[in-house]
Amino acid sequence: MGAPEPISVQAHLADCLALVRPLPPLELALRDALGCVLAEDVVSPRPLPAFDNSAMDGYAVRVRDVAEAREDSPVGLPVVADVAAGHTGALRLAGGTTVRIMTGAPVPPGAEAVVPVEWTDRGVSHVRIRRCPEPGQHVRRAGEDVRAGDVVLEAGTRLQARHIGVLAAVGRARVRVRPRPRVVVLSTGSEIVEPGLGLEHGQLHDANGFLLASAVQELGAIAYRVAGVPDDAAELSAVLDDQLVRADVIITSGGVSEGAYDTVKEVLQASPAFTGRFVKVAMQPGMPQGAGVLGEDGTPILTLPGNPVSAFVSFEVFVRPALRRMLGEEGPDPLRPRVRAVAEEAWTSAPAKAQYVRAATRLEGGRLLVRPVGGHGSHLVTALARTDCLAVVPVGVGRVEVGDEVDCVLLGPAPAGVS
Ligand SMILES: Nc1nc2c(c(=O)[nH]1)N[C@H]1C(S)=C(S)[C@@H](COP(=O)(O)OP(=O)(O)OC[C@H]3O[C@@H](n4cnc5c(N)ncnc54)[C@H](O)[C@@H]3O)O[C@H]1N2
Ligand code: MOO
Repeated sequence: MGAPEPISVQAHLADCLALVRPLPPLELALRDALGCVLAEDVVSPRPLPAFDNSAMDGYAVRVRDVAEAREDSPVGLPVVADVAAGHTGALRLAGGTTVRIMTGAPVPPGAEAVVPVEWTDRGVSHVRIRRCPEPGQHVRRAGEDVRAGDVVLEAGTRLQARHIGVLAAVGRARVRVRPRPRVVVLSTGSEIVEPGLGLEHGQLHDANGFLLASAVQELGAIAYRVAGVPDDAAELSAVLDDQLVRADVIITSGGVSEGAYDTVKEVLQASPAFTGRFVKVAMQPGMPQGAGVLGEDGTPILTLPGNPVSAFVSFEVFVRPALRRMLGEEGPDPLRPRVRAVAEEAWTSAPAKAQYVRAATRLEGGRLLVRPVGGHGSHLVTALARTDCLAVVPVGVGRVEVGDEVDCVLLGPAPAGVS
């Protein structure tokens, strides 16, 4: 029997997505909800502003009382009260008088406008006013921002600082959101050593664990990184067992190809607690992949290849969409805009595979150009630092020529002028 045919990227992505579902919502205190996806439509219980208030430090007046005020012939009025922001007492403006009022203070009934202090002699018990305001001038009306019962934030919104500000403004202390998935990131391989420690010949530092845990965090999920687990079946089984208690999902890297010590594949395939499959995906890099569920609760586990570039691309293509689903985020990924760019160098691709090329874009004469960075090998990790997109060459294309348009997944915000 020959090796099974590679499956398509779309087929493996569908497998990964089928393993996960949005986490059940819970109520979180506002500050803890930053980065989470809202699971309710948020309605303002009251109008905002809640009361008519002054937009300026000045004097609240009836317009007719200052209608004759001019630069060269000011109108004088007695100042009968001071109203600061936070004033809660009842006060009514009597005709022929004024009250000194501060920005944000309630405008007393009877007042029609606010005269800014700059138009006056700044009097305390008596003020001379040199200009007449329009009716309503410098008064911020109750409800002009939002009315009671209006929806201010819709379910599905990923909460950023500005959304948290709006929630606080409408008086919410807690909010219903999808919790952040807890993601265990586990690096495997007897050669893997913690950064900061010295290396023997044949060893290397755990790039994947740090890369993947950081990618998880950047996405708004919680990462628990487990340092290099050696290629020992009993030890890996024990670690997986231990980690299940704190994982909504497990991501491993390494040990999934054809080697004698590809322990992740070996352990999971032999485990009665695992249901899933190991496949070759028609992509480069990132070909060997596995996905399934593990343990009593059916915890999703996605097993990524060990080469760091393969692990990174696998995260972008498979893990990222799965975590977004768990977070409750649907639709196109706002953090990964897709653009078309013009190849400024030619390169080759295996026509049987989708190729995800580390690449860099630049704008020239209003056109977005793209060129590969680093070499082909998926062990060439440092070029990731010079990469701002993944250029995607679809199955069936064997060569990208200079001037060809290529689909690019941007790894950061789109450059100005590009959409
Ligand atoms: N006979 C075959 N050999 C290989 C195949 C194949 O189909 N047949 N596939 C190749 C491809 S493609 C890939 S990708 C790799 C994937 O291998 P594994 O997932 O089993 O990964 P390892 O063998 O454990 O490691 C591969 C490579 O990556 C380094 N590595 C692993 N973990 C880390 C880490 N946490 N940080 C940094 N670097 C890491 C590891 O030292 C190896 O150099 O298999 C090919 N072989
Ligand atoms: O698929 Mo491997 O990921 O080519 O390096």
